[in-house]
Amino acid sequence: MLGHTKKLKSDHPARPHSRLFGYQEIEKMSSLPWQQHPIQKTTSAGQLRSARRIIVKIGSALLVDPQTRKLRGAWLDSLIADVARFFSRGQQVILVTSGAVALGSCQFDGLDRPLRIEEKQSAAAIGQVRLMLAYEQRLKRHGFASGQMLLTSQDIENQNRRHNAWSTLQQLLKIGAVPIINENDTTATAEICFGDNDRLAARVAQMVKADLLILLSNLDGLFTEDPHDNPLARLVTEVRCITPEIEAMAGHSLTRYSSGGMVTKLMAAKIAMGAGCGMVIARGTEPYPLAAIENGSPSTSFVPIAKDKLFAGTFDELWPPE
Ligand SMILES: Nc1ncnc2c1ncn2[C@@H]1O[C@H](COP(=O)(O)OP(=O)(O)O)[C@@H](O)[C@H]1O
Ligand SMILES: N[C@@H](CCC(=O)OP(=O)(O)O)C(=O)O
Repeated sequence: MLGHTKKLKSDHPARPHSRLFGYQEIEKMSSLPWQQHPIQKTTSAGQLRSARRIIVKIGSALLVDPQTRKLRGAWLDSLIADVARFFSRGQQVILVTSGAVALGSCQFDGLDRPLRIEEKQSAAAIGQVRLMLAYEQRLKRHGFASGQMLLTSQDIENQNRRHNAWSTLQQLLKIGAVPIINENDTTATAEICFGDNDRLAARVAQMVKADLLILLSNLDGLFTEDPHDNPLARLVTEVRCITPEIEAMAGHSLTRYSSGGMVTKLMAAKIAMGAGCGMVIARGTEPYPLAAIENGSPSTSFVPIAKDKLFAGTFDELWPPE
C-alpha cells in the first residue's frame, strides 16, 4: 500500500506463538454451524477444474526477482501458458497483477531511504508500463490481446463507475482480450486506496460473480502461523468460515514490495466467500503455478457460502446485471 505503514509482527494482538493446531481442531473452528459432519472435503484442484470464471492475483514477489528487481520472464511465460490453456477449454481468466512499484523502483536506485509516497507513485507509473509490456508480449504469442484496467476502490463502490468497469470487462472477454487489472497507484492516496491487490481482486471477483479467486503467493497457503517465524507451523488445507481463531493465525508481509501478508488475504477470503466465490491461496513461485494447483500441490482452499444462503439485499445482489 502506498503511504501505508506496515504493522510489525509484534504488533499483532492475538497471534498464537507456540500453539499448533491439528487438522480436526482446525476443521472444527473453521466449520459453519449449520453444516453436518462428515463434510466432503473441498480441494483446490476440484474448485479450479469446475470454475467457469476465475480471477488470478499475482503478487509482486512472484513477478519481480527481489535481488535483481528484474521481471521473472520465464516464470511469466509459464503462467501465461497456463492461462491460455484455461481459455482454450472454455474457462475465463481475469488477471489482477501487482509488481508496478517493484519494477519501477530501480529508477530510484541510490536513494538510501524508503521511497516517499510521490516517489512510489512515479515508480508505479513507470513500472506499470513495463508490467503491461511483459504481459502483452506473452499473451500475443498465444493469440490473445490484453486490456489494462487500473481501478481504485471508488471505481468499485460507485455504481456508475462499477457499471462501466463491468461493461469493459465483459467486452474485453467477448473479443478475446485478457483483462489485466492493477490498482491505480498514481491516484489512490492512503485514505481511498485498497493498498493491497488481495482485496481489490476479491472485489473484482464479487463484481463479476467469479466462481474462483486464486491468490498466488510465495508460500503454500495459510499456515497456523507465519512459517518465517515458526518453521513448525502447519498448512491449513481447508477453511469453511473465517473465525477469530483463523484470523489470529495471519500475520503481515515481510517482503519489501509486497503489502498485506496473510491479513489482507483473509479479508479477501471474507469478501469472496460471502459473495459465493471460492478462494485458493497457493504457492506461485514455481513454473506453471496453475497447473500445479490442478495437479494437487499443497494449498489452502476457502469454501464459499452456498449460493442459496447468500445474504440478499445489498447492491451485490444486483451485480453483475444479467
Ligand atoms: N499464517 C500465515 N501463513 C502463511 N503466511 C503468512 C502467515 N502470516 C503471515 N504470513 C506472511 O504472508 C506472506 C505472503 O504475503 P505477501 O508478502 O503480502 O505476498 P504477496 O506479494 O503474494 O501478496 C508470507 O510470505 C508470510 O511471511
Ligand atoms: N499496486 C501495487 C501492488 C500492491 C500489492 O498489493 O502488492 P502485493 O502484496 O505484492 O500483491 C503494485 O503494482 O506495485
